[in-house]
Amino acid sequence: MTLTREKVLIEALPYIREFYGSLMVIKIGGHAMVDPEVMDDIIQDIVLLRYVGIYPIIVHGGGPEITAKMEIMGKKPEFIGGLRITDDETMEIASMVLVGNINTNIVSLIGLHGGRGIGLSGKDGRMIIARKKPSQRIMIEDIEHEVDLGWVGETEIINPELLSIVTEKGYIPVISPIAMDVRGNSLNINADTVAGDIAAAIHAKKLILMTDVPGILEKHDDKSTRISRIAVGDVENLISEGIITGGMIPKIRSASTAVESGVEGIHIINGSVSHSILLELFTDQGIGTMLYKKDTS
Ligand SMILES: Nc1ncnc2c1ncn2[C@@H]1O[C@H](COP(=O)(O)OP(=O)(O)O)[C@@H](O)[C@H]1O
Ligand SMILES: CC(=O)N[C@@H](CCC(=O)OP(=O)(O)O)C(=O)O
Repeated sequence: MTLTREKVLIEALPYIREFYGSLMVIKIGGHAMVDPEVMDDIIQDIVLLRYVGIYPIIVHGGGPEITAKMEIMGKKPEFIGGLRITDDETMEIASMVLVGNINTNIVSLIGLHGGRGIGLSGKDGRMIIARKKPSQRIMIEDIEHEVDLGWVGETEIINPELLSIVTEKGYIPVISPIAMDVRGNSLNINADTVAGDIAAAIHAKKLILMTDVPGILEKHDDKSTRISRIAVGDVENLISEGIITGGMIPKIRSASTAVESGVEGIHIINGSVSHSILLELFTDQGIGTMLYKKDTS
């Protein structure tokens, strides 16, 4: 059924009222960014959120773009559990692509749409203090191997002060998932992880993870198998059963962290659908996969 224009606006009103004044973390995945038209729609939606009194905070990825740059430079990208093995050179490439390129492009687009973006990485204002992620155990032909991921980080502390300062002044922060450890080493953190940790630290109202699939699918190649709701308690089973794999693993784990920390609404949605943020937030039709905590009381 197609709604008339006025009905669409009326349907949005209770949501706008509910979300007015709230913080929302929106993670834009590298796959959702590949198409410039899609990216333009996403940023337009985010600027609109700011104009209706919501405080959006963008965390961006750029996995495919880092991979492309590595390949141009003759390096072979390798991933364990969705995390990129990051040697010295890869760390430099990741910073260049994420901080130097993608971040500034997003800030420019926000400006073009009449918003005020401010580019940050986890290093700014010591926003994210990270530590090197421990080696990962993986099985190869039934033999356990320990793999050092290199300069891959995990969050130790989030200092949200800088985010409060800039959001209160009306800016839209745009965060690259690069941080440093206490010794000043740069670390590459998965962008979903950063988004989940920030959402948890600032008690965001919502965490929206935008990717290139309609949500979590039971069968990867069949869009009609979307799981619309997943309880946090079922996440590890879905991973061990091989239903959730690759880049979706850090995404769903970060979503779980956020749910456990009290973030009310966590949605994994398809960024390539035009204006998917507006559909998710302001209409009765939920899209994507929502994560929730089973009420045990
Ligand atoms: N159960 C699943 N349902 C949907 N996608 C999945 C699933 N398991 C793994 N994936 C993969 O996860 C990808 C999204 O993660 P990722 O590549 O890291 O995207 P992004 O760059 O948006 O963060 C999908 O394109 C898909 O290939
Ligand atoms: C450690 C690690 O894997 N870091 C990621 C950071 C970018 C990212 O997460 O990008 P997407 O959201 O597009 O996947 C990487 O190097 O690809």
